[in-house]
Amino acid sequence: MRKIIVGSRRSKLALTQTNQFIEKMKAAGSPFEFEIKEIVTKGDRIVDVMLSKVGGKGLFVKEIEQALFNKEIDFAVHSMKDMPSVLPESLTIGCIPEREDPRDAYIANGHVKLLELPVGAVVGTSSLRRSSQLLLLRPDLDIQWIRGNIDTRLAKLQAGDFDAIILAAAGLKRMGWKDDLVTEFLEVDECLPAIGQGALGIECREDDTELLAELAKLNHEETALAVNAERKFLRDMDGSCQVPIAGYGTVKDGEITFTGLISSPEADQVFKETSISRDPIQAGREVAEKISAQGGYDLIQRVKAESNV
Ligand SMILES: NCc1[nH]cc(CCC(=O)O)c1CC(=O)O
Repeated sequence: MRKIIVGSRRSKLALTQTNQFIEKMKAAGSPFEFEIKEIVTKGDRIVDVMLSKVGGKGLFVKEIEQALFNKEIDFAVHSMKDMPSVLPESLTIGCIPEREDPRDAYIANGHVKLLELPVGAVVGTSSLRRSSQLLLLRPDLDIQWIRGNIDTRLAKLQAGDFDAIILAAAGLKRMGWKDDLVTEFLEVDECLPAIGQGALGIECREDDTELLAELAKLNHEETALAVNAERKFLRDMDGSCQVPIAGYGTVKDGEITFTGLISSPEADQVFKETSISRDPIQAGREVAEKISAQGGYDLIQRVKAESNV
C-alpha cells in the first residue's frame, strides 16, 4: 500500500484542514496510508508585520511547493485564498472539495452590531479587502491591523485591544467554533469575500496520476467552477492578497454568476461588476474587462506601487 506524505503548515487551522481532508479521502475508500509532515513557511514566521507590507505572493505556499518538487511530500491542503493566481509548472490543483461558508464573520465585544458600534470604534483586520469594505459601511471606524492565528486574534479582542474583529467564517467553523461566537455573518453583498475564501485546494505533482485519480473523487464541481472564475479574475487583475480585491461566484444549473470588486484602500473608489456564463474563464474575464475599462486595473497597479510590493 502506498504511503502518501501530506505536507501541512503547523498552524492549528492548517493541521485541522489537512486532517479533515485525509478523513474524507479515507471515507471515500482511498487505498493509501497517510502521514503528515509539518512545514514552516515564511508567512508563519512573520507575525508582527502587516501582511500586505511583507511582499511576495504565496507567503504560505512556497516552502510547501518546494517540498512537492523534492518529493518530500505528495500533496498539500491549502486554503484557496492563500494560493497565488498562477501555479508553478509541474504542480496542479488535484481537486477542490466542497466549499465551507464563504462569508466574513464579524465578532464584537458585547456583541454590538456593526451598525451600532460607537463612532470611531476600533476594528481589527489585516486585510485591505476587509478594511475598505468596512469603511464603505462605516466610514468613521478606526481600522487597526491585527495579526496572529484565530486564537491569538480572539484573545486580543477579549483583552479589549479592539472593539471588534473580522475573521473568515470558514476557519472558525472548521475549528469547531459555534455560530454564537459570531456577532454577525457579513453577507456577501455587503462584504464580498476574498478570492477562494472558504474553499480548499489540494496541490500535488501533475504526473502523479495514481493520486490524481483518487483526488478527483473528492472534487466538488460547483465549487471548482466558482473558484475557477474567481481565480481568472484575480489573474487578469494581476491581484493578490496585498491589494483590495474580492470576488465570489455561485453556480446554479451549470451557470456561474460571478461578482468581482476592486477598491482603493480608503474606499473612495470602488468598482463592482457581475457576469453570468457557463464558462468560468469567461465569467472571470468579463468582470475583469468591465472593471479595467473603468480604471480598476490602473488602481490596482497604483496600490501596488504605493506599498512597494
Ligand atoms: N489569510 C489567512 C487565512 N487563510 C484562510 C483562512 C480561513 C479559511 C478560508 O478562508 O478558507 C484564513 C484566516 C482568516 O482570514 O480569518
